[in-house]
Amino acid sequence: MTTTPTPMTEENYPMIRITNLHKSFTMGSQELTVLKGIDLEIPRGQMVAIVGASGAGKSTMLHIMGMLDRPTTGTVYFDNQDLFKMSEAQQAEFRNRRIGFVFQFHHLLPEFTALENACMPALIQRRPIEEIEQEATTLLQEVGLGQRLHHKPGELSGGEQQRVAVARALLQKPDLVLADEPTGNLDTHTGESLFGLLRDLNRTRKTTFVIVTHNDKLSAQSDRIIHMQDGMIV
Ligand SMILES: Nc1ncnc2c1ncn2[C@@H]1O[C@H](COP(=O)(O)OP(=O)(O)OP(=O)(O)O)[C@@H](O)[C@H]1O
Repeated sequence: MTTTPTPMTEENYPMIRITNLHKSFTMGSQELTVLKGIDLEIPRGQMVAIVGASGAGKSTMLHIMGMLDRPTTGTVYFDNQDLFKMSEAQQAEFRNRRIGFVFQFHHLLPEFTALENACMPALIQRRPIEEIEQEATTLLQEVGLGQRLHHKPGELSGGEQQRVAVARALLQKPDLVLADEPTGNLDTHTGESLFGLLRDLNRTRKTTFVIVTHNDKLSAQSDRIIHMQDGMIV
């Protein structure tokens, strides 16, 4: 008897589906293979931690998921769309609308306030600025910065700056937030508090989070831990 495979519908396909992903960098005459055949599925709403030794390929994989870099071979599907079959313009549009980024170094613009920084990615949309500012204010309040809206990054603590970066990443209501060592530059207590914030946002907004971290205590609080070693998932 033959069985018919279940067709992929909007309800049952994973949000992210990575198949046989390889990434190599060419350094002079040498080729360095950093990702060596990654297969991974991430369902919508999951909070995933990626852990592994330095150089294992964690950031490279995160960058490819966010289309900040291209795979050498293999495919990445996001809601059944093959990301690397899109044109650059389509990728930019998709990235801006559906993916938020939080990095170890928050990359806030020093001459702009917390509110202005949080609004920044939304400003390219043709929407009234007042509407964007209202949403950013609500988000900054949600991340505990209601009293810091008009402070510039230099007038905020490291943890507060990172919260602004989280608000900025969430403003477009992305389906997926990619975070690369978001607590790496923070002291233990501030790092735990930021991770708690990400966990709350994941639960309340159902946003999917993929977080690269070296912190075992924090990764243990995720729904799932992916261990990478030498370019592979182990
Ligand atoms: N643009 C590049 N050109 C050449 N080699 C690169 C490039 N980017 C990364 N690499 C190499 O790929 C390997 C994996 O790097 P990656 O940043 O993905 O590791 P990681 O697991 O995130 O490490 P860490 O925990 O230290 O951030 C490293 O050996 C790195 O030197």
